[in-house]
Amino acid sequence: MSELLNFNFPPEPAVDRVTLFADVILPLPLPKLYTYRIPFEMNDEVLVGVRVIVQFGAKKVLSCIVADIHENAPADYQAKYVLDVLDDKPIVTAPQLKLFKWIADYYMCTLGEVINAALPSALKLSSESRLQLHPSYEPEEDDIPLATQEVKIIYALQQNQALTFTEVGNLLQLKNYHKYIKSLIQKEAIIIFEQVSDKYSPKVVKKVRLSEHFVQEEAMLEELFAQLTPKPKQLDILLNYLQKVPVHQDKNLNIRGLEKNVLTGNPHLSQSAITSLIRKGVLEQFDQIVSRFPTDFGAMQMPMALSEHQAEAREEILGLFKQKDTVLLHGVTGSGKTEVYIDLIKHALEGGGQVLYLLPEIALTAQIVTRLMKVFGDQLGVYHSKFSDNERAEVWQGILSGKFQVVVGVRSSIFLPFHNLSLVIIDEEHEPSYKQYDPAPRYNARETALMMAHLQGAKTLLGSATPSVETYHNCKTGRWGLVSMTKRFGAAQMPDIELVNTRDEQKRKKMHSHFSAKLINEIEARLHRQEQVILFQNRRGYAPFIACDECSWIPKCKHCAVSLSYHKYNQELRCHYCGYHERMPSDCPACGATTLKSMGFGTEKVEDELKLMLPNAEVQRMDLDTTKKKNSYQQIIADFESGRTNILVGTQMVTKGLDFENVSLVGILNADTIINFPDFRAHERAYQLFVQVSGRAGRKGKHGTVIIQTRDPLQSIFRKVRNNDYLALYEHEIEERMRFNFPPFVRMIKITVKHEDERTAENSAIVLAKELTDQLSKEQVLGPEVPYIFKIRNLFLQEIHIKLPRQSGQLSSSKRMIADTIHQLKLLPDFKGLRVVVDVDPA
Ligand SMILES: Nc1ncnc2c1ncn2[C@@H]1O[C@H](COP(=O)(O)OP(=O)(O)OP(=O)(O)O)[C@@H](O)[C@H]1O
Ligand SMILES: [Zn+2]
Repeated sequence: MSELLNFNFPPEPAVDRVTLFADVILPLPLPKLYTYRIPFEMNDEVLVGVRVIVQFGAKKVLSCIVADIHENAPADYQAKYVLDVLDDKPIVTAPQLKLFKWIADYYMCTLGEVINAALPSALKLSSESRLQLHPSYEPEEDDIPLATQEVKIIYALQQNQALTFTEVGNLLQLKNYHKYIKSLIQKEAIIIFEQVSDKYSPKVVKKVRLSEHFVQEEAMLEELFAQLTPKPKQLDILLNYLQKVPVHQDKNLNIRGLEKNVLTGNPHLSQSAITSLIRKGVLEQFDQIVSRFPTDFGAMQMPMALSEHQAEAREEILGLFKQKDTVLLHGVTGSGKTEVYIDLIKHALEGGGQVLYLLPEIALTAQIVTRLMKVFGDQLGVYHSKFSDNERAEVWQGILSGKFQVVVGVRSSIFLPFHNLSLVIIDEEHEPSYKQYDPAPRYNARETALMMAHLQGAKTLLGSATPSVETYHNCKTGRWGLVSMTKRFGAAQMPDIELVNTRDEQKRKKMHSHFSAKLINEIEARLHRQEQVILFQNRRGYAPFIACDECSWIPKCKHCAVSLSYHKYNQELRCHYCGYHERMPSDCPACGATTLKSMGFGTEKVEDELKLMLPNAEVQRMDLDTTKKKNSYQQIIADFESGRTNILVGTQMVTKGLDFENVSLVGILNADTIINFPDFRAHERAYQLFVQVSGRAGRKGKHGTVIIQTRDPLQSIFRKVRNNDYLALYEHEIEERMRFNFPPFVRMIKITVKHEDERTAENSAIVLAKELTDQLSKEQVLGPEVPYIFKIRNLFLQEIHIKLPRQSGQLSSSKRMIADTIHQLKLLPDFKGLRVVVDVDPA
């Protein structure tokens, strides 16, 4: 037959066969793209944006993204073949590739680093060597004795079938585990194999349904009943199925069937009878791929009707969008910006475009998602780091397939495969958490989202009660539109803000530990009225450090130049920079005294003391330590919303955009550490933080009070906060920035030089600064300087700050020059082992 076909249809003439090459992005920090040859038979399958498998180096097999296809063979090496194609359709879209290139250029990193951050790991392929038991290995009759570590590996392999090298390392908790692997191979107990696997697996449920002929013909079903009558257990199952899936009412219901575990999980039904029915072909088993996300949203709701102010703001925004691509909605806390966003999202969806709604913090998504689900149902995708990899891959695929038209997410959502965006919303646009510090790409999601919108012709709405100076400046100069809402929604008023001088209170012995008498009285009054309280302290843990009362010994991190923080609940001293931890000693290791005292205070101590002072109050804490688990944010927020908790204590997590109706008091326990931060943005940040946390009080009806504890109430910032006078802040700041040449008048780049050896770090930084100064100017290169924390993870640090003019041509040539200079520096033999981190627009 096939010969006949060949005879009738001769192969196409070879002239039509073009040799194509693919440039691919490997998920590695490599400076350039690699070119692979596409085998002819894959010419139609390899598309820009699909994943292909290639060999890289002698042993590695990797999956990578095709960035370009062309006919030019590489000049300096022989291209290897693409081994396989993984996707029928691109999983990275064309506008996404453009954006990724922009990120790599602008933030001075490689495309590989961008792809690595962008793709959920479930979409990245791994080729890792794996171990499995040797097929002929018989553990019972072994005569070669195994070391304890080897027994552990064998045991785990019996449980898991296969392990990667990394898994073995974790299992043994050892770095030099390779020798055990080698020994087991020699003993022929295990073998090694290479496996490329697609890690994303859809969620599948086992289902059963009635075989179709029983449904289509009633007579058949009746006969079945007759047949099963002598077998009551099987009959029971049939009846149970028909009760859950009433096919006599609607035959189509049978197609969806019933989850098998509804039957197998029922203790009154016989398991063996289920199996018999399946074996006899009465029931038929099948698998169904289901979504990992909820499909039941409760009753769908219409968006709330906008107030007059909100409707006005919306009209202004839409009007401005006709002339400008970007608009800032500057609305005071509680003015109802969220409802305006929802209205605009609806509008954008009706026009057929996609929408991205960015939020700075997972805690905030918990509240807003509930609200949006009710309006947008299963069109809404949610994306953040507390999701499992498979869930993230599912959102990614859902956007590609068109299932999700709106996505709410944090920073990393800017990597998602949108191709038809019409609106981007950046809520709380001033938030520093939009900036990624580590690892590369060190991007700012606000700037990146603006670029993404630009590339796809979408409009961007930024929102904040306390806009960043940069954003407001763009509005003032007319580049962006500005819309203001100056009143809270409904009858709610702005809260009263009172200052308590803790220095005076201390002298007058009016402080109970970290609480002024005023703050305690106010808390008690709220509890009495069944109202709620939020307390803010900008440090987690119990105390930032401990000290011996006798000899002044202070425990420090072994790897970093910081003191260890005390965490009381697990009696641990912990480094907040590298994670190093040790047990809290009972006496001073230096002098043996038993007088170790905790100094300063964090959220844990606030919680502890509240519980002692107010034993009847329910106190909960929200900080990094209490929100490690996947649903802990939701739980804490739900408990507070429902009134189960009376007082919520937290770090900056409690300050952002949260909306509770019953909170009438907010306390800021120690304002001073926030104001005295050594940074040109310190004043701006402090204002934002105070106004935002204050903004959680009195949002619905009840009058709100804010108490700020400080040792220096006369500082000018408090006047601005009390008067909610953003303009005063902006004008003061913009003048300073202009005078001292800071953003938005220049672009900053921070270069951190790191080395194990303190002198090498210092010397290399001096050389680098000199080289850069020669190419730029003295005014543009600041430093090197030893940062306040001069050693982290055993590396000594030096910092250089660079100020560049904003014109984009100059900016990119300067960046190239900086990258080159660093590259040259690292090649010098004196500076072996040097690491240099470049952070563009540091936060
Ligand atoms: N049109 C409306 N109808 C009914 N309730 C509304 C309406 N608009 C806003 N609200 C309510 O007013 C409160 C404040 O609104 P929202 O949380 O949107 O404020 P916001 O401007 O985002 O404040 P923040 O800057 O502090 O986050 C919410 O509880 C919200 O449900
Ligand atoms: Zn450390």
